[in-house]
Amino acid sequence: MFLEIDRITKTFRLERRRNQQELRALDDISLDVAEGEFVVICGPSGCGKSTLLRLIHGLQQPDSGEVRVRGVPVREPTLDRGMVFQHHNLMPWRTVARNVELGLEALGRPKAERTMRAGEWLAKVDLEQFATYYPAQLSGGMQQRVGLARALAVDPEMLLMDEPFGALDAQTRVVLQGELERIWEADSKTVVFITHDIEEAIFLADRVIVMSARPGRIVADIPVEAPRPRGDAWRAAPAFAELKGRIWELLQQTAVKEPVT
Ligand SMILES: Nc1ncnc2c1ncn2[C@@H]1O[C@H](COP(=O)(O)OP(=O)(O)OP(=O)(O)O)[C@@H](O)[C@H]1O
Repeated sequence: MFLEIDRITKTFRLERRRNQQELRALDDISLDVAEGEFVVICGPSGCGKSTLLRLIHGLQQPDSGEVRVRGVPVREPTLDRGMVFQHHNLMPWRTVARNVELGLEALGRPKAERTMRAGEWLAKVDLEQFATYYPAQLSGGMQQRVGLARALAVDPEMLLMDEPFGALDAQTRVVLQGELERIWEADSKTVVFITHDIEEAIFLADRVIVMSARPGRIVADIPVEAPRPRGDAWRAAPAFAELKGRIWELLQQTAVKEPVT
């Protein structure tokens, strides 16, 4: 199996004056992801989705269990697992092209190759004309596309996306979902994508993983078998609405009812 998440748990210890509080974020999570698969994780706020993604990336380690890529335990972040966040983290003082070159620089690639690869990726995300702009001169959607190009320019084998379109308006979101599907199809990366948006999950995923409220557990693993490219016809299909209802129901059942004070 390409990516194996094998019975991981993660507890955070919070020091509060003299007493120590423990907060279990993830509880016994196991998940296998095949090479080239597009897996979307959905779950209530605070259920540990970002924590899970950080464990896959290697930014944090689980308390027990293991994350493996091609059978090798993940111990630290590498550029082979590209991260795209809700807030793009572009460097404001670098041009768009030089932001895309960042990972290639870290890999020590020569300038000519960096320029060529950045140009190719900016073309793939439709931003070639903005290569010499600075991030602040772009819209939110364009900035996210630069973030995507930057992650993909190093040719990672996996893309880890933490609500990458969460801060965008609905229309831009839909456009970028279509673009991501197109890029993913052409490049066949393995993607683990986090979202709160059920429609986004059903549009993009080969499988939707539904998590329970904290401590996060996997409560459903739902295949989405619609043919690709999906487009508006899939969004309007009865099967889409049916899946949406099913996932909504699962999320309602797993959500914690906050105590009224
Ligand atoms: N470094 C940390 N130290 C302490 N607690 C943490 C830390 N990181 C996350 N947590 C806690 O772990 C739980 C899960 O957080 P996480 O960010 O993974 O959830 P999430 O599902 O991604 O949430 P959201 O959808 O709101 O972004 C939360 O209760 C959070 O407060």
